[in-house]
Amino acid sequence: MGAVEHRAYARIGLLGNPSDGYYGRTIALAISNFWATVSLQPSDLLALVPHSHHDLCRFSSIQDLVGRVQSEGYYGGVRLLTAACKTFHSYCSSHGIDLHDGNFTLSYDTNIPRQAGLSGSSALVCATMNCLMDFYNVRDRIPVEDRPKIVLSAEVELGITAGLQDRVAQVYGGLVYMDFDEEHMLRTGNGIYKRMDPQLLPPLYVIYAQNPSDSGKVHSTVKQRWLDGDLTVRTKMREVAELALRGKQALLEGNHSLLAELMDRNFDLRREMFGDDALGALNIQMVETARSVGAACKFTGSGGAVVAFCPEGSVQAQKLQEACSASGLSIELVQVAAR
Ligand SMILES: Nc1ncnc2c1ncn2[C@@H]1O[C@H](COP(=O)(O)OP(=O)(O)O)[C@@H](O)[C@H]1O
Ligand SMILES: O=C(O)[C@H]1O[C@H](OP(=O)(O)O)[C@H](O)[C@@H](O)[C@@H]1O
Ligand SMILES: [Mg+2]
Repeated sequence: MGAVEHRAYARIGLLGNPSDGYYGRTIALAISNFWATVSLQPSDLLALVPHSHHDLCRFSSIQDLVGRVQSEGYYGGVRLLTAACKTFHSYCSSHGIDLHDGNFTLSYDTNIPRQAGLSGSSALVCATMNCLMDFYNVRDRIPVEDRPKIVLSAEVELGITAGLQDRVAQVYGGLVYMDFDEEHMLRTGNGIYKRMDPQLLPPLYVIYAQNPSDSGKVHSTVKQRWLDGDLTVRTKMREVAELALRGKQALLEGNHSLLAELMDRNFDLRREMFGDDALGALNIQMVETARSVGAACKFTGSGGAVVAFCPEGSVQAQKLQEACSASGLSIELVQVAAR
């Protein structure tokens, strides 16, 4: 096997997130607006190459170092590549899949806005897993439905709070409906994944801030409250999951006004559960900017980017673009990544 390269795309949680982490349901899509690339080259030793920018190893000055750590934190992508190798190896060991003795060098690049709720982290793991499946020639021994679980376990290994929906969208591509039914999850470790026709989607916009600096999600206690059986969180999270089920029907029927209503409800429920402090002022401002022109809007992931839909069409979309540029927010028309 020679050199290989794989790309994994950013994903948007369209409806139902974050209930994927709570035996819920979601609809998510992979988008070709942003992607991560991992390259594998056979080599004598096994090496993981730090990225010259993303791995925070080289700086123009001490001030530069401090500024970068303050805005991006201490970690880059190498730890994700390392964890991806480890969890890939452990999946293969526990499934009797032999790996040959060859070594390789992995390097990566990404243009997915960092820690923006667009699944930049799992894109790196997903692309690494694809390289490893080819290098070891074991793709046909790892069922597609198991792959998101391997990607997730790499992040769990690192203590990154994450659910399955990102990895499912990235492994399957396109638009996917996911049911994380508790009984099925406990039995198989997987959800039930159904591809949907991306043509069912109306034009969507992704809006993000260039320098998100909220650490809100770190302080959220929603998971613990849910585990403790807190009635409010349990009831609201169940409703979030229902939104995906209703949204699937709305998409199949072309009922876009209902889609808009469900997206808005999704954000409102997140806000009620997490509270404004945990969501962060900038994230709330992004949603409010979109809503100021009547667009429906919600988080793509846990914060940093939002997805907006203009039910009234192109004039409203134009107003949305203007409102975003007035607020210094970046906006792009969503392009669905083919599977
Ligand atoms: N663009 C990136 N470049 C390098 N590493 C990244 C990038 N985005 C995320 N990471 C790594 O993934 C970790 C978790 O990121 P996360 O908050 O899940 O972001 P996202 O919402 O993009 O998935 C980060 O601490 C960092 O180690
Ligand atoms: O909170 C969410 O909606 C999502 O948060 C994580 O995604 P991220 O892109 O890292 O913000 C998590 O991995 C997803 O499973 C959640 O749905
Ligand atoms: Mg992530």
